[in-house]
Amino acid sequence: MENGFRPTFDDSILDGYSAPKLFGQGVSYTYDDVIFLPGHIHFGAHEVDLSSNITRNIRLRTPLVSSPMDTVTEAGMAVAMASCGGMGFIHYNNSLEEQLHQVKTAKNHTPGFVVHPLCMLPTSTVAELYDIKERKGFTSVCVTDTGKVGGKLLGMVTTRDWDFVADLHTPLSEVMTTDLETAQYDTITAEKAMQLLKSSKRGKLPIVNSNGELVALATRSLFKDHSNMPLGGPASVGPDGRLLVGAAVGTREADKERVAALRDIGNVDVVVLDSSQGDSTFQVQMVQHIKREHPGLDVICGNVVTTWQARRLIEAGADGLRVGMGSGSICTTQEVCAVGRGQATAVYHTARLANSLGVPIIADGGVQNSGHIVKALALGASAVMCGSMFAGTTEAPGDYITVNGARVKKYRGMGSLEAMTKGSEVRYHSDTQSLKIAQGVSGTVRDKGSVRRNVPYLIQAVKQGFQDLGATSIHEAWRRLDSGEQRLECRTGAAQAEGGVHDMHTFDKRSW
Ligand SMILES: NC(=O)C1=CN([C@@H]2O[C@H](COP(=O)(O)OP(=O)(O)OC[C@H]3O[C@@H](n4cnc5c(N)ncnc54)[C@H](O)[C@@H]3O)[C@@H](O)[C@H]2O)C=CC1
Ligand SMILES: O=c1[nH]c(=O)c2[nH+]cn([C@@H]3O[C@H](COP(=O)(O)O)[C@@H](O)[C@H]3O)c2[nH]1
Ligand SMILES: [K+]
Repeated sequence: MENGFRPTFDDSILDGYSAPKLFGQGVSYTYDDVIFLPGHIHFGAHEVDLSSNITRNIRLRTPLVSSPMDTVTEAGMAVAMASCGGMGFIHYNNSLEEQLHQVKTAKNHTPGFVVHPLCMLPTSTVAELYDIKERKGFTSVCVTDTGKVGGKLLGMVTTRDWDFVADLHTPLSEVMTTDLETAQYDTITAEKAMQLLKSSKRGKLPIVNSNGELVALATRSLFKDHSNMPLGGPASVGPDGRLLVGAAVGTREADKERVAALRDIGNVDVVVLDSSQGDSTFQVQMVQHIKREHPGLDVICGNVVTTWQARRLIEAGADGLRVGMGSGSICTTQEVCAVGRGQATAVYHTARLANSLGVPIIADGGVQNSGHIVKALALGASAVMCGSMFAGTTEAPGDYITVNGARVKKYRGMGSLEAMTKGSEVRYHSDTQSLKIAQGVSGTVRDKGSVRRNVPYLIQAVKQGFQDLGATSIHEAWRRLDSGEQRLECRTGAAQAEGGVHDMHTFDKRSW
C-alpha cells in the first residue's frame, strides 16, 4: 500500500485487542476492567437506535429491565419501566395471589392514572391517616366499603378534611367528603381526566364503574409530575394493547400452577425462571413444561455465565437468557460458593453463542452507571437488568426512612437471610437442605427520585456512548465487535483510577 495503510485487522499494527483476543485469555473481566477504544462518529447521538429483543418475540425501545426482587419490582415499578419503553419483572417472594395481584394491577393500568390508589374503610381513623402520612407522605385517601380498590366509593379524605380534627379516634366516615365529582371508567381517558381536573380545579378525580365501585384515580399532582418528566417515547405495549409485564417464577412443582395463573388470569407477557444457577434438570424440565402447556408464553432462563449452560437451556426451549452470577451489588455468591464469572467476560461469551442461535441475553447485575450499560450492550447483551440502579426510587416497593440524615429505602438480595425468611424460604429450607446459607445481603440505598426521570437520562448517556463507539445501533456494535473493528483493552488499576474523578478537594458528582 502506498500510504502504508493496510485495510486488514492485524493486531500487530492496530491499537488495542479484538474481543476474541481480550476475552480469550482465561481472565475474568468485569465492566470496569475493560475499556472500548473510540470509533468514527458519522451521526448524531439522537440517531442511535437502542431498540432490541429481550426474548425471541418481545422487543423493547429501551433495553432496560428491572430485577425480580422484592425491594425492586412490584406493580408500580413494572408500570414505570414499561412507561419508559423498558419492562419490569414482578418478583415472586410472595404468595401466588399476591404476585397475581401485582401482575394484574400493572397489566390493567391505564397510563396517567395512579398505580395504587390508597383506600381505607369508613371505620378507619384519623390516627391511621397520620400513620400513612408519616410512612408514605400521602395526605389523601379514597374511602370504599372494602377499604380497597374495587369496593364501592363512599368518599374522599384530603388534608382539609382532617387537619383540624383533634380527636384521633374520629372515624373517616365523619370527616370524608361525599359530594364527589367522579368519571366513568369505560369512557374516561387520561387526557379527558386531566381536562376535568383542570376545569373543576379539584385535586383528585376518582374513576368508577357503573356500580359506583372505585376502579382508578386521576390526580392533579401526578399529571403535573409527569409533565415535568423528560420526554421519552412510546411505552412498551403488548399485542393486547396493555403495558408489557414480566414475572419471575421458580422451578418447583407448585410453580407450574403459578405460571398457569399468571398467564391465564394475569395475562403476563413473559416469565423468567429465577435461579442463581440455571443449568439444572429442574429448569430444563420447567421450560419444557411451559413451552408445552403455554406455547405462546416466552420464557427467560438463567442465570448462566458459560456457553455450556446457555446451550443446554436454549436446547430446552429458552426464548431468552439472563446472564450473571455473583455480580450483583447485594450478591455474595462468589464468596460463599466460589462460582460465578466476571460480568464482562460472562456477557461476551454467552452472548456469542446465544446470539448465533437467535436467543437474546439480558446482562443481569453489577451495573453501576451508564458506561456499564454501554459495555454490556456492546459486548453482546440485548438488554440490561438492574436491581440497585432502580432500588431506592419512588417506584420501588417500601417506604422511605431516614438513616444518619439520609433518606433511604431498603434494598436486599433475594438470597439474603431477610428475604429468605420472608418468602423464598421454601427454596432453601427444603426437604434436602436444613441449614440456611445466605447468598446476599440486606441494607439500604439512597433516594434516587423517579425512574421516569432517571431512565430517559440513562438512555441519553448510553446513546452518547454508542456515538463515541461509532455504532448507530446495538446490532451495529455487535457487527463491529465480531469483525474485530471494535478495539478493546483491559485497564490497570491506575488506569481505572484515572478514568474516575481524581485530585479534587471537593466536587459535586451529578450525572444529570
Ligand atoms: N444472579 C445471581 O448471581 C444470584 C441470584 N440470586 C437470586 O436469589 C434468588 C434465589 O436463587 P437460588 O437460590 O438460586 O434459587 P433456586 O430456586 O434456583 O434454588 C434454591 C434451591 O432449591 C433447589 N431447587 C430448585 N428447584 C427444585 C426442584 N424442582 N426440586 C428440588 N429442588 C429444587 C435448588 O437446587 C436450590 O438448592 C433468586 O431470586 C436469584 O435470582 C441468588 C444468588 C446469586
Ligand atoms: O448473589 C446474589 N444473592 C442474592 O441474594 C441476590 N438477589 C438478587 N441477585 C442478583 O443480583 C441482581 C441485581 O444486581 P444489582 O443490584 O447489581 O443490579 C439481580 O437481578 C439478581 O440476579 C442476587 N445475587
Ligand atoms: K457481588
